[in-house]
Amino acid sequence: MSDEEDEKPRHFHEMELDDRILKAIAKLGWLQPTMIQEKAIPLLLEGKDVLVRARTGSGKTAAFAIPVIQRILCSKKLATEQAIKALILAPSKELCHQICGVVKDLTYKCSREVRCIDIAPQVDLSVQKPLLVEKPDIVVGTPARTLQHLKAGNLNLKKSLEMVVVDEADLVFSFGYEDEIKELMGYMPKIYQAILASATLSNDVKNLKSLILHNPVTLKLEEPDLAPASQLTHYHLYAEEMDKAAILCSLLKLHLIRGKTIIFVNTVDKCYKIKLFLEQFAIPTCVLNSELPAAIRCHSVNQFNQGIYDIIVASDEKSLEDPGTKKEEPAKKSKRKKDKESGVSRGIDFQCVANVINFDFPQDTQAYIHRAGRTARGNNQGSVLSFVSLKEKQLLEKVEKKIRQGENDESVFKTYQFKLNEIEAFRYRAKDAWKAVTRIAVREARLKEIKMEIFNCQKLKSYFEDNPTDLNILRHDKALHTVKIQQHLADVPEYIVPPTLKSLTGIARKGKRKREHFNTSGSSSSKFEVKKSNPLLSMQFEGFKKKKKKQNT
Ligand SMILES: Nc1ncnc2c1ncn2[C@@H]1O[C@H](COP(=O)(O)OP(=O)(O)OP(=O)(O)O)[C@@H](O)[C@H]1O
Repeated sequence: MSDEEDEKPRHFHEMELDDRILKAIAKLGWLQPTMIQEKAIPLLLEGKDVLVRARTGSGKTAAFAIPVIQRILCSKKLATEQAIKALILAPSKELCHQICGVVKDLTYKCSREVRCIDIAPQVDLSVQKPLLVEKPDIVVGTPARTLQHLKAGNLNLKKSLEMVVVDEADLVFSFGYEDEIKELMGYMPKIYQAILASATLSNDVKNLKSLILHNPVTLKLEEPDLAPASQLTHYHLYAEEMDKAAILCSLLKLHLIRGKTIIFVNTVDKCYKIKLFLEQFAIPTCVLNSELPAAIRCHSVNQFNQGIYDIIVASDEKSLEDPGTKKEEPAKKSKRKKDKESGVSRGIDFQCVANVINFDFPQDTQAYIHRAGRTARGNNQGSVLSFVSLKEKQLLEKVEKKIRQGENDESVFKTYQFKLNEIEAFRYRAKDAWKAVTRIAVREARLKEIKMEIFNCQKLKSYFEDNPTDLNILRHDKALHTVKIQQHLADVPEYIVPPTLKSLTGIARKGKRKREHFNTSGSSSSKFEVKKSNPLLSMQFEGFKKKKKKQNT
């Protein structure tokens, strides 16, 4: 084979995959494997133990799911009785739910032959027991939950299990699962194929590797942690708390930010502070944090992925996310009940996210990478805008050093040009609205939301039972109303729009909707130049068109 041929990306149909898998891949619209899939799938089909290390959003889930499904389909030809063949472990409930979803997508043409269940939801063990008795081909769960079923005798892996996958392996120990994993090993058969998937090769991953893998191949792609600059743009803007709020609200009200957006903050309280702040400007958002019931978190992410919401405010509190934080020594003692098996920024596949906004700058470089990794996934474009206070300057430099790609010394972070003095009226309004969100209002909102979502959760359960195909009845972006809504804040009168943006936002044109002005087609060249010079206006957003379509239908 010539070098040129060697470099050509392989296609899925050249991997000797079952036709039913190929049809499912075609339905997903995946034209060719991602780099990690191209390398990992053939090795895994050969039956090797593999440690898969590739950047976040690079398609690791399908890299292990495709060979698992292929192997099950092959063994079905010979097998005489139904058995559990694969166990997929992941550190959070959301991830388990997501992995199960990917397996279901990939087996839509052979859903009778390959059955997969997710045992992560915290229902009574006896509820899941009948599902396990049927011996699904693939079981997905967190280590703790899987161990509970093994101990209860609901699950027996010794005889039939052929494959074990640990996804987000770098998180497994930091989520406090070290003991469970060690104990789980006692329930495994002597011989099985093992796969570890991880975005980093931390010491925890190395320890897991020696525990679980036998003579493994380490597949470590020499690539940066995040998508390249051609796909993912990083902006930063120096601002202090009050100005951050004013800028955020003007960006959203002036439609300078379009498409699906995740606003990241560092605490659960801040999630609600931002929600209540934006609520006053009639900007609906839904929140995502470790206090909400797991079913609701999964449902919110699903609905966001379907384009039902535009904005999620998510907190990735350090106590849960920091790989350095052990179970015994949480970063901050909190009386509030948090779900250990929750992960907001890690591994969750928020689809078609156009923007990540770091309202609070992440607390370390890993958190930045995981947040930024929620956009520009697969082959999509994305942007990250980080608000940075002066005291966070050093942290920004650290992140910059870590993610600087390649040889050139060019800064990764572009400065987002924003003239604060042009949004003086927004600042004035934002100041009032921010002050209105008192600690009491936040506390009430937090309680109200949790109560509402627990109620939703019960509704959701019976609803799912009756309508398994339709998930869209519950919205999670309703106003909480613990702050008095001032109607005038919802409107954007022409006089508060910066003169340079009037023609672009269309707010000057009475009675006309503004968004049409962002349509790239048919705009004059001068408009195009202005737009191009404004970094946020030059972003590409895919989610917006979809949403508009949905609203029109
Ligand atoms: N071959 C492909 N072509 C196009 N898109 C793909 C392909 N494979 C996966 N994707 C899409 O890429 C996105 C990211 O995939 P996935 O969640 O598996 O990444 P990951 O590497 O596991 O990321 P993380 O480390 O954050 O969990 C998903 O939306 C998935 O649908």
